[in-house]
Amino acid sequence: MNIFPSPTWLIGCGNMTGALVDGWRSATADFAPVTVVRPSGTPVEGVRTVTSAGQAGPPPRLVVLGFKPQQLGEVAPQLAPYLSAKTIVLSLLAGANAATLRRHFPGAATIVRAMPNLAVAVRRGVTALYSEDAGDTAKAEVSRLFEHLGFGLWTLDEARFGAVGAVAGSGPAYVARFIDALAKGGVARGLSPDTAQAIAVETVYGTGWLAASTRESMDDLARRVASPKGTTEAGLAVLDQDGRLDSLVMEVIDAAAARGTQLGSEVAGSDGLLH
Ligand SMILES: NC(=O)C1=CN([C@@H]2O[C@H](COP(=O)(O)OP(=O)(O)OC[C@H]3O[C@@H](n4cnc5c(N)ncnc54)[C@H](O)[C@@H]3O)[C@@H](O)[C@H]2O)C=CC1
Ligand SMILES: O=C(O)[C@@H]1CCC=N1
Repeated sequence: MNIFPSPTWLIGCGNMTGALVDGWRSATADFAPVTVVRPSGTPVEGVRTVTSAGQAGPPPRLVVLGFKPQQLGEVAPQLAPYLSAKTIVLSLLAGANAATLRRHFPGAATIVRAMPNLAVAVRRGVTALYSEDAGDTAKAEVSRLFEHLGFGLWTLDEARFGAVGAVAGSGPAYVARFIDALAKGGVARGLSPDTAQAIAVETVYGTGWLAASTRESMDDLARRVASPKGTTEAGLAVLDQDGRLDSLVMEVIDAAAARGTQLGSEVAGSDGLLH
C-alpha cells in the first residue's frame, strides 16, 4: 500500500513514532519512500535509518517531527536547510503550536499538527489533525497516513486540537491506570496479579467495543449493568458520590492541558529569537 509522500523523513523514532510505524507496518504500508533520522542510528525494522538529515537524501515532501517538544529549538535549525517550499512539516510535538512551528520552519509549504495516541500501533488510535495553511492536496496526503490507524479528525481550531490531545492523546495512560486499579481490586479479593490484570484489560476492552458498537449513552450502558438494588448499584454509589470521579478526571485533564500551555510557552521561546 502506497501511503507515504516521497520522500518522507521521520525525525526521531521513540514511543510515538514507533507506534505509528507499527500501525503502518500492520496496514502493509510500503516503507520504500521513508527514511528514519535518529541520532542513535538504532535500526527500525524494514525502514532505512540514518543518523542525520544530511544523510537522508533528496529534500523531503513530508517530515514527521517525532522528538520531544523541548528539542525543537535544537533540531529545527539542523533540519530547516533541507526543507523546501514543497515540504509538509507534520509535527507530533505536544504544546508546540502552529505559529511556533511556522517560525521554526519558515520555508516549508505547510505546517500540520498531529496528536495521535499510542493505540495507533494496533490501528485503533485516535488522532487529531490541525493546520492553518494546508490546502486540499496536503490535507489528503496527511489524511491518507492516518486513515488506516483508527479514528482521525481535523479540528477547526487549535483549542479543539488541544482538547482532543488532552483527552485522547494522553488517554491511554489514564485508562491504563484505571485498568490497574480494577486489577488491584481483584488481587485484594484473592486473584493472582496476572489473572486480575487479564480480566481488567478484557473488561475495559469489551466495554469499549460494546459502547462503540451500540453507540448508546454511557448512562444507559451503566444502567443495563446495574440491576436495581444489586451489586453494581452499590459500587456506582461510591464512584458517583459527590461526582468525585468526574471531578477527579476533570482535574486530570485540566492539569494536562495546563502543562500543554506551559510547554507551548517554553517551546515558543526556544528559538532564541523572540519573546
Ligand atoms: N508518547 C505518546 O503517547 C505521545 C507523544 N507525542 C509526542 O511525540 C513526541 C515524541 O514522544 P515520545 O515518542 O513519547 O518520546 P521518546 O522519548 O520515546 O522518543 C523521542 C525520540 O526522539 C529522538 N531524538 C532525540 N534527539 C533527537 C535529535 N536531535 N534529532 C532527532 N531525533 C531525536 C530519540 O532518539 C527518540 O527516538 C513528543 O513531541 C510528544 O509530545 C504525541 C502524542 C502521544
Ligand atoms: O505526555 C505527553 O506530553 C505526550 C502528549 C500526549 C501524550 N503524550
